[in-house]
Amino acid sequence: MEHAPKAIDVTNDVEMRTFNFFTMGIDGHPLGLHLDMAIPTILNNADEEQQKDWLPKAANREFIATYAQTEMGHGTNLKKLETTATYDPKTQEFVLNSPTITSTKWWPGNLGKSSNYAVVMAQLYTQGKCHGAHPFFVQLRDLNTHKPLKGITVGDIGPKFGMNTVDNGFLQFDHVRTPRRSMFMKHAKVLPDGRYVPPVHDKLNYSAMVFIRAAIVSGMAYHLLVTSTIAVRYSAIRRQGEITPGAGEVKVLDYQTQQHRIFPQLARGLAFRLSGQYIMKLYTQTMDDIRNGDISAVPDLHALSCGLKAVTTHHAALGLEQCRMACGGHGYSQASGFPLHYSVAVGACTYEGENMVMLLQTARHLMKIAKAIRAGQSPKSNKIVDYLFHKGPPKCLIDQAYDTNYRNVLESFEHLARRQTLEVYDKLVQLQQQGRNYEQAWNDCAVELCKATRAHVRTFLARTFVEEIDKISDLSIKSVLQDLLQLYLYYEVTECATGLLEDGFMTGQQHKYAKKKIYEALEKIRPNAVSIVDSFDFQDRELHSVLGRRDGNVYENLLKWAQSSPLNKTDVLPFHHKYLGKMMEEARQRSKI
Ligand SMILES: CCCCC/C=C/C(=O)SCCNC(=O)CCNC(=O)[C@H](O)C(C)(C)COP(=O)(O)OP(=O)(O)OC[C@H]1O[C@@H](n2cnc3c(N)ncnc32)[C@H](O)[C@@H]1OP(=O)(O)O
Ligand SMILES: Cc1cc2nc3c(=O)[nH]c(=O)nc-3n(C[C@H](O)[C@H](O)[C@H](O)COP(=O)(O)OP(=O)(O)OC[C@H]3O[C@@H](n4cnc5c(N)ncnc54)[C@H](O)[C@@H]3O)c2cc1C
Repeated sequence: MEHAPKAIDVTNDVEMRTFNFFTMGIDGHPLGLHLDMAIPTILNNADEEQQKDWLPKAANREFIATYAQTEMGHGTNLKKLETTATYDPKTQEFVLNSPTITSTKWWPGNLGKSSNYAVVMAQLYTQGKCHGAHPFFVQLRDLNTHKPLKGITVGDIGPKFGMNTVDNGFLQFDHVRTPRRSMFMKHAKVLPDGRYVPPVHDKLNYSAMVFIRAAIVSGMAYHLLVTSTIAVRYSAIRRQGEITPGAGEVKVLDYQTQQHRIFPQLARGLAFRLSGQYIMKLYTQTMDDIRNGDISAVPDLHALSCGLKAVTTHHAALGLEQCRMACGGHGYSQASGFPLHYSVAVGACTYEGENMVMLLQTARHLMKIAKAIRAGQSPKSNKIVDYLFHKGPPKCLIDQAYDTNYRNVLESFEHLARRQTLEVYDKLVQLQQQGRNYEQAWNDCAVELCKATRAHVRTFLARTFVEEIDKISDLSIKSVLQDLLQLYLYYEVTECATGLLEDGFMTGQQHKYAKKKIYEALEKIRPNAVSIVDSFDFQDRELHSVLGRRDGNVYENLLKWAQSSPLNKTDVLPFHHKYLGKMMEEARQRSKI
């Protein structure tokens, strides 16, 4: 056919991702880890010669690879991974071994059944010394028979909370030999004689994790926007109760409580989307810098990606649940789509670094800044953290329109982040002065440290939202988005009100003002809500939801959906008379006696 669509270009990453997404759904598929982690690892950790060999084959799907780092006993604490890769200079091979049960690789996506290669993180031993966890590119299965190679035990870890279309797996090595050049050698190297050449930055091996943490931010935006689309559309169909007696039942979207439940999720989804774009650009820029020998942005990228990952996944999980509850009983049905979206989204609170651990990583960075501030140092022209060095207004000004672009609200978030950061830093110092060692003092401050990170991330998300909306030139679009921005900012003020009120920065009156601005924004958003979610242009096959159908024909399709349930194939279940029928029959007989 002359105008037939051209075939998918399997070497085009974006095309492949879109194709996989639409054809295989959102809960994962056999190529997920290959595309999301194995290829990024090859791109960022393989040297030129290795890339030449592996990358075209990977892009062309001549093999499927995964990222095997986590073990049964250790996921967070990478220093304690137990899998070993011991260099043997005689044969110029590494010997991979899993010395204990707890060293069994556990969780890697697509490891169980699909992958025939894996990026394996293992403790590197050479010349009798351990150099820490390093990545190796290891063949696991025969390319023809797909059987596990000698010395390799591999399988699926069983059903999970969700994402059961992904074969998360386990893996053990029994002294498996792999060539020296299967070690990723862009950064660290082992020379043929066994000498170890260290990397310029010892966390460059972790770049695939940084990539996914950055990507998760937009992923969470997607989940929130999808589920708020379902909730908004359904709430515009569902009628229940009256607001004006006798005027007929209203759409539940007209209830202020309903708007207050759903619209903030919509606003957060947009905020995450904009920050997701920012962090991805920062990631790409930093990887380019590393290629050119400049590693200076690595700590900033790490700190921001950890904090954003933790905050956005947590809020997405809470937001999805709000959307589900906002749809009442039908929200609990699989027909709503919520169980699928929820079970996929909440996995991200755990994978790529458990959220508390990620908040604490960002806090590490904040504590260094606090130390510099207390030492009287100047900021370093770093857009993300410089505000911490500056003194803002002594009192909250959110109720005073002294500036456009919400400078007064942003200053409130900045104040809280600055205060929280410096207070917890001072406590850390004080505890150490009282005799606690650093690690003990850190643990004693851990909850407050996490609060500092959240306040800092809130500031970043809000500032990015304000700046991006400001750039929009189409005034009608800008005006609608400004309503969502207003809601977002004042909702966040009320979310962190305890912190703002605690030191007397914000007054009770100003808190009331923030609430008033929220209710005002809800009212402005209500008439546009359905158009806003329609403008995202999600396809029905993405939503997986009878409630969120674009055509709004919810009730007819809910009935059809239920009728198509396997339980409804027959009017009477084939085993009815054997069990329940028999029980009732016997009971009736007994009562006759
Ligand atoms: C689409 C769905 C796909 C889902 C796929 C899921 C895949 C996975 O889940 S893969 C496995 C992911 N695993 C993790 O995320 C593990 C979490 N743990 C870690 O990342 C690290 O162990 C750590 C960050 C918690 C701590 O690292 P550690 O090596 O123990 O080092 P220190 O705490 O002593 O920190 C040393 C130093 O290094 C900095 N740093 C740590 N990570 C990075 C990094 N990725 N990039 C840059 N810098 C990093 C850390 O900040 C410290 O800096 P200083 O404060 O200057 O010492
Ligand atoms: C759906 C899914 C997919 C995954 N895919 C992959 C994959 O493809 N490849 C791969 O290698 N791994 C994968 N993982 C594993 C995942 O990366 C780890 O489970 C995750 O990093 C958390 O580590 P953990 O399981 O060791 O949790 P733990 O560290 O055991 O967490 C348990 C609790 O301890 C707390 N805790 C631990 N350390 C600290 C600390 N230092 N300070 C304060 N609190 C702490 C945590 O906050 C948490 O509350 C996946 C996991 C899931 C759920």
